[in-house]
Amino acid sequence: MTALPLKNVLITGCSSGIGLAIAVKLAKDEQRRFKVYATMRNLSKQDDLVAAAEGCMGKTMEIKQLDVCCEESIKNCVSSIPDRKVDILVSNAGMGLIGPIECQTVDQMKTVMDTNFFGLVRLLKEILPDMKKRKSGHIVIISSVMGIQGILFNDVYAASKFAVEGFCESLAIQALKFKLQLSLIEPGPVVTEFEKKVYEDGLTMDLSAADKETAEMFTNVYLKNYKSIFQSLGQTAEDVAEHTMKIILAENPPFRHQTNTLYTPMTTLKYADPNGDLPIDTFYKMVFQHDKVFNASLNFIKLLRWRSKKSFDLGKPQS
Ligand SMILES: NC(=O)C1=CN([C@@H]2O[C@H](COP(=O)(O)OP(=O)(O)OC[C@H]3O[C@@H](n4cnc5c(N)ncnc54)[C@H](OP(=O)(O)O)[C@@H]3O)[C@@H](O)[C@H]2O)C=CC1
Ligand SMILES: CC1=C(/C=C/C(C)=C/C=C/C(C)=C/C=O)C(C)(C)CCC1
Repeated sequence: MTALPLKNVLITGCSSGIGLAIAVKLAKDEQRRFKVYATMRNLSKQDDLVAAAEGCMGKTMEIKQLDVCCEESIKNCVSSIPDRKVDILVSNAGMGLIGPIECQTVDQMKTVMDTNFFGLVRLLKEILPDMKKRKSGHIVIISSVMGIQGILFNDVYAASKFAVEGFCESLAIQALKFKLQLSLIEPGPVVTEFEKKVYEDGLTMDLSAADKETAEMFTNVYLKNYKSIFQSLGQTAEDVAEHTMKIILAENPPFRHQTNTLYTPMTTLKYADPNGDLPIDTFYKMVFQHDKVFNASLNFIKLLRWRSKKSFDLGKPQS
């Protein structure tokens, strides 16, 4: 029996979190269907990936430098891959930004757009022409539930993910003509470095440019609930990697895929009201009017997840 050719997968932002988990999951595929080019902007951050991918280095995985904000770095990376053949691109690199816009600089906002949106555009300008020539390829983008729906104090981050989604919706029509596939993966909260960085930046943010009511809302409503939301609704990076692998292996991959069933009641509100008021009113009520019910629900979910994890752990053989 002849082995199927390996699919070359290029993944961005593999120094931590979701990118690292996807790289490891694909490189450790028992059927060895993938050759993973795991990229990161700063190669000195590769230790966690190397440790997690034990046994795969130089076989099903290679680590390469790639900064999505630098065209030259993208060109060098793609040119170093045999025949520049990227069968699957996983555009994952990204960053968050929270807080009142009065307290953020336009330069900070531009960095978010440059990374989350133009980073994808730069990658595709380099990789899409080759895929079109070959009439094959799958572009997988780690978007977010915030590519569907804005969330309090995430104005610019949500805008960057909306930009990603609008761009991909347009491109997907052209891609069909070239037999290319595009899939947006839309996770809800995921417990990674992203969550920690964003929370710490929020805690140390200079709020003096905001009025008292806004500053209090950010600190006492948003930041106060932030950890609890991640503990109750949060997924692991490995969960998201598992969903991503299924989408990569699907015969007819969907254009959009949400990874978190606990979060879908929220995103469904968007499609339930063409006027767009329903999700905004619901979020408003959850935060400002029914916060006790909202917190009780989060605690209930936390308890259920803790209990199911506990019974799962008890079922495992002790090591
Ligand atoms: N965590 C969450 O709740 C959610 C995250 N997402 C999305 O998932 C993706 C991955 O985030 P996540 O794993 O959570 O967060 P992490 O912070 O753990 O990972 C982000 C990765 O992106 C890299 N990165 C940032 N800027 C650049 C750049 N200019 N060029 C190349 N790499 C870069 C980081 O590198 P470095 O280490 O050098 O900073 C890091 O490897 C992002 O697109 C994020 O928007 C979507 C939904 C929810
Ligand atoms: C659920 C919920 C909230 C917060 C949601 C959060 C914090 C989601 C984070 C998503 C992330 C981090 C996506 C990354 O791309 C609010 C607005 C407090 C109140 C209303 C209900």
